[in-house]
Amino acid sequence: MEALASGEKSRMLFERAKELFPGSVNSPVRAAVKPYPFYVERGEGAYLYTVDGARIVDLVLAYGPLILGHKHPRVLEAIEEALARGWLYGAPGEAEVLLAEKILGYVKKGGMIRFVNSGTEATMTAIRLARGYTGRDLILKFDGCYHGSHDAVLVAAGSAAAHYGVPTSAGVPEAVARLTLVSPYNDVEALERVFADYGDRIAGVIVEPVIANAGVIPPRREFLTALQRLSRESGALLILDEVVTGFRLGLEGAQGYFNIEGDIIVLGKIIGGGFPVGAVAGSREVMSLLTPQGKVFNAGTFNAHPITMAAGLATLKALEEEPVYRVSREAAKALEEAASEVLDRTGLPYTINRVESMMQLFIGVEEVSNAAQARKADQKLYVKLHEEMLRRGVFIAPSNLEAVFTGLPHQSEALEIAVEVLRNSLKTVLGS
Ligand SMILES: Cc1ncc(COP(=O)(O)O)c(C=O)c1O
Ligand SMILES: N[C@H](C=O)CCC(=O)O
Repeated sequence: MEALASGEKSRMLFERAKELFPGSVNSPVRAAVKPYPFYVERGEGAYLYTVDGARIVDLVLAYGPLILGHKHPRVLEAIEEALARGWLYGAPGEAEVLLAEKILGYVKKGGMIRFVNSGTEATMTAIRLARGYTGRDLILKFDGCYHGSHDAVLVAAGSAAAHYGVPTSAGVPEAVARLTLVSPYNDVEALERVFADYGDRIAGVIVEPVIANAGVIPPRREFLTALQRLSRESGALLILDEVVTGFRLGLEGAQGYFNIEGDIIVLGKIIGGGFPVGAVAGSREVMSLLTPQGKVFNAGTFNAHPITMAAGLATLKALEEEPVYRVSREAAKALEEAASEVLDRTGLPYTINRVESMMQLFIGVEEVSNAAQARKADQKLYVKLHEEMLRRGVFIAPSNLEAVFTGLPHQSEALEIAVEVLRNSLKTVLGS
C-alpha cells in the first residue's frame, strides 16, 4: 500500500500551522487541499515527496512557474554557482542584464524592463505606469481574471478570491474599487459599451490573454482584436498580464501565440525559475517614466535578486534548448484525451479547455468562455476528482478555478501514472 500524501506528520504540522497562520496557510489556495494540506519534504522532476513518505505526480507545478519540473539540474547548477558567490548586494549584477536582454528579445524588442518580486508587484507597477503615462484614473479588468493581491485588481477577481467567495475583497475602499471597471471576458459588445461610456477616462486595460484563474479560458480572436483596437483608439494602454502565459505558451508568450501586441507586458512565475519574481516590460517611452528616470515610483530591496536572475536565465536557456514546449503540450493533450474518453461514455455535458500546457476540466457545462460559465461547472465533482487523484498519487489543483499545468518532466512513467490515475479517478467519481 502506497503512503497517503497527507498522513500523520502532515496532520501534526497542520495542527501547529492552524495556530500560526490565518486559515493555516500563507496563500489561500493551499488550504483548499482537504482535510489538511500535505506537507512537502522535497521535489524532483515530476514528483513531490511528502513528509509522510508519499511520492505524488505534480500537475500543479507551484501554480505555473516550474515548467521544467522540480530541481532541474541546469537551474540547480546555476543557483549553486550564484550562491557560492553571495546572494544579495543592493547593487546591480551581470545576470540581470543578461536576463533582461533575453526577455526583451522575445517580448518587447527595443523596450525596457523592471524586475520586481512577484506578479502582484508587477501588475501594481504596470497599472501605476498606465496611470502615470495617460494621466487618467480608470482601469478596466475582466471578470474572473486574477492579477495578484493588491487593491486595484481585487475586484471581480479569480483564483482563490473567487474560490473563497471574496472576488471583491473586504478592505478595498469603495472609492478605490470604483476606479476599476469590470467587463465579462470574451464579450466584444460589452467591451464596446464600456469604451463608449468611459473610453476617454481609461488609463489601462489589464487582461489575462488566456485566463488561468477561472480554470483555463482561451480568448476569442475577435475579443483580442477588439481589445487592441479599442485601447488604441481611446489612448488607453493595453496591459497583457502574462504572469502565467509568459514563456509557457512559447518563448514569445501569448503575444507570439495569438499574434497580438501589448503596450505593457507583465511577467512573473517562469522567468524566475521557481524563485520570487515579477517584471514589467514596455516601450522606452512608457518605461522611462519609472523612477529614477521618471516620476512613477517603483523600488525594491530584492528587485532583480541575484539568485532569481540566475535561476531565470538558466530556465530560459533550457526553454530555448530543450523540447519543453513539445513535451508539455503532448502531456496535456494526453490528459485531455484520457478525460474526454471517459466523459464521452457518460453522456454528461463537459468542457475541457486546453491551451498548450495549461488546461482545466469543467463538468456539467457545454461551454466555458467566461468566468460566469466556469462558476456554473460542478465544483463539488471536481473537488472529488482532485481528492481521488491525490489518494492515488497525482496532484491537480484543488479548485477548478485554477489550472492544471504540465511541464518537461511529464513524460514516460510520470505521464503514464498521471493519465491512468486521471482515467480511473474520473470513472470512480462519475460512477461509470
Ligand atoms: C495572471 C496572474 N497575474 C498575477 C498573479 C500574481 O502573481 P504573484 O502570485 O506572483 O503575486 C498571478 C498569480 O498569482 C496570476 O496568475
Ligand atoms: N492562481 C494563483 C496564481 O496563479 C495561485 C497561486 C496562489 O495564489 O497561491
